[in-house]
Amino acid sequence: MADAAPAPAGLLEDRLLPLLRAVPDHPVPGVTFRDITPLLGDAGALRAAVEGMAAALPAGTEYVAGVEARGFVLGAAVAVAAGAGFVPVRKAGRLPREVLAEEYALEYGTATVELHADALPAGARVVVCDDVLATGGTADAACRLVERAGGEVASVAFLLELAALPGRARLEEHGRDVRSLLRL
Ligand SMILES: O=P(O)(O)OC[C@H]1O[C@H](OP(=O)(O)OP(=O)(O)O)[C@H](O)[C@@H]1O
Ligand SMILES: Nc1ncnc2[nH]cnc12
Repeated sequence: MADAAPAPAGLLEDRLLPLLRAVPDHPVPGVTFRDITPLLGDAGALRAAVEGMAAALPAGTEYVAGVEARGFVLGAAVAVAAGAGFVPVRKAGRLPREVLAEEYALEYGTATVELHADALPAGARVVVCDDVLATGGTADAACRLVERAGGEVASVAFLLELAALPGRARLEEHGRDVRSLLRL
């Protein structure tokens, strides 16, 4: 963890939001893709984002479950900053041992995520982590995986919430505690 206190939310937004680039019609027409790579490439912004997300984790978080692929980058860094372990939630067919699988719908298409069946000890306090909350389908599926593996979903953490889309409502309907560092 950093030795300095986290920056106030308004300052964080001023610093980080300009580093999220809007890409029209990617990957399909009608979708405005929010590209986080400029933020990842800026050392100070990356650190501020990771520390901000880590500071928002519920007390007693034992594991961060990051969703492939961009949830790996942030999730692993947040886990280190918070003193938690990291558990990968991967796209179908990538994990080498026995898996649990959940299918979900995306803003653009469908996909399946998987988790090693023995990834978590019973009752582990887990935060599901991803870069962007859009429709909520991915995070919803990741939460189901964590629970099927015996974990408890303490919260769901995002770098960026797309407020015009129903992701937060969907997750909250399922009883999830949603924590996003930035909103657009
Ligand atoms: O809230 P949702 O509508 O489910 O969308 C959010 C998900 O979409 C993006 O991942 P994507 O599937 O594009 O994969 P990537 O991280 O491998 O690029 C993003 O990183 C989230 O995982
Ligand atoms: N509009 C978007 N921008 C970036 N990542 C996304 N994942 C789902 N929708 C997205």
